[in-house]
Amino acid sequence: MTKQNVIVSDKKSGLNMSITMAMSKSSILTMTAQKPGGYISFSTTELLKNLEINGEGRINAWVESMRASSPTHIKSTPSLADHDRRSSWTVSHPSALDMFEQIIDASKGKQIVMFLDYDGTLSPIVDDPDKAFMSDAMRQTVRKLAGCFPTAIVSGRCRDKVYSFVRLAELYYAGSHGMDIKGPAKGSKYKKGSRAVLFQPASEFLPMIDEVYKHLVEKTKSTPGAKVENNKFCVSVHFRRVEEKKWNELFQQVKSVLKEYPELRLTQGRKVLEIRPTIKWDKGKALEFLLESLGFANCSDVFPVYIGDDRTDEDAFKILREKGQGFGILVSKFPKETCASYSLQEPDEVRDFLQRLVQWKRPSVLGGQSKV
Ligand SMILES: O=P(O)(O)OC[C@H]1O[C@H](O[C@H]2O[C@H](CO)[C@@H](O)[C@H](O)[C@H]2O)[C@H](O)[C@@H](O)[C@@H]1O
Repeated sequence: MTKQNVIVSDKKSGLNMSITMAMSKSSILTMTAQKPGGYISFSTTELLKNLEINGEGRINAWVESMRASSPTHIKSTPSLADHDRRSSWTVSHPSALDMFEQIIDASKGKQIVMFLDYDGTLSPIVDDPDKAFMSDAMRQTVRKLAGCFPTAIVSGRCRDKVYSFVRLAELYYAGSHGMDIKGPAKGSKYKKGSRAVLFQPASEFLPMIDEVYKHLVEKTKSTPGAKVENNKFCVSVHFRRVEEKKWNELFQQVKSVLKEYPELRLTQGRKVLEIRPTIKWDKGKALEFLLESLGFANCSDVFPVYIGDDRTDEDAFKILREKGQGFGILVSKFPKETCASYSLQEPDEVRDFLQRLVQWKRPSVLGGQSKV
């Protein structure tokens, strides 16, 4: 049995949907959609009913998934089963802080390369996406980290926007879910050769994304709280501030716009619907591209560490797992199905972990000892 992210095309509505499916050799067995406590599953019959037969069901599957990822659905008093799941998850995905020594041991003799997601990893999740500021303390830590290891920010946001939050010129940035990659303006001390890195595999979609952004703004303005964000090569429709009873309406609005754009697909993040080109490019591909740009293609002496909190980060975790190189760290307070090896609960813990890496590499930088 394997888990696969697949794009399901719904001919009736013209929508392309990205769904995680558990597959046997011959057939699709279950479809899963993420929720804070893990994944909700749909059987094959339900899946087909939802996707091909019942128009109402198709929408319900999406809205159900939107609902399941809502913190209002987190139980205030966890059951014994929740507790057991949490314990077994922490065994399979231990804290990267607790496992620090083992992690460092595994990296011995290899070049560590750091990949950091932004929202929910370097900055806490907040209601207003324009106010997702990173703390000065986190900025300082990331600056020191970049002095020790090649470091890249990999975000769903537009590259300029994420740069305006991070404001560190020495980093690599991969915006728009990896579809807009740029190296440090002054070149990098880690990179062999002096050619600047700039890669935009979805540039032909720019006019279409602009157009769909305008349509979405117009279409969703009747839904209070909805916010459409232009991320250059992709668009986000936020529903964090939309009343739950309006989610169905919002989804219908988005769907009605997207049916005119079969070249775009719809995925879901943390209280956000994401619209992006159907090209085979994601954060995992961006990670591979960056490793290659840094001169680490097909190298066994590189140790990539990717830290992220979102479903879109799974593409990068999966690449690392498949390559058997480095590892992924999922930032989450709740058990989730993930290809990451370790976990951290929140951005504060991410900072602690990054600080420990700096301290290990350059004991003098943080005034500590070189002990692991
Ligand atoms: O890849 P990331 O850097 O994690 O970006 C993913 C999306 O992050 C932002 O939205 C999320 O954070 C917001 C601020 O905390 C929050 O309000 C929203 O509910 C989250 O989904 C960003 O605004 C999106 O454009 C990114 O795609």
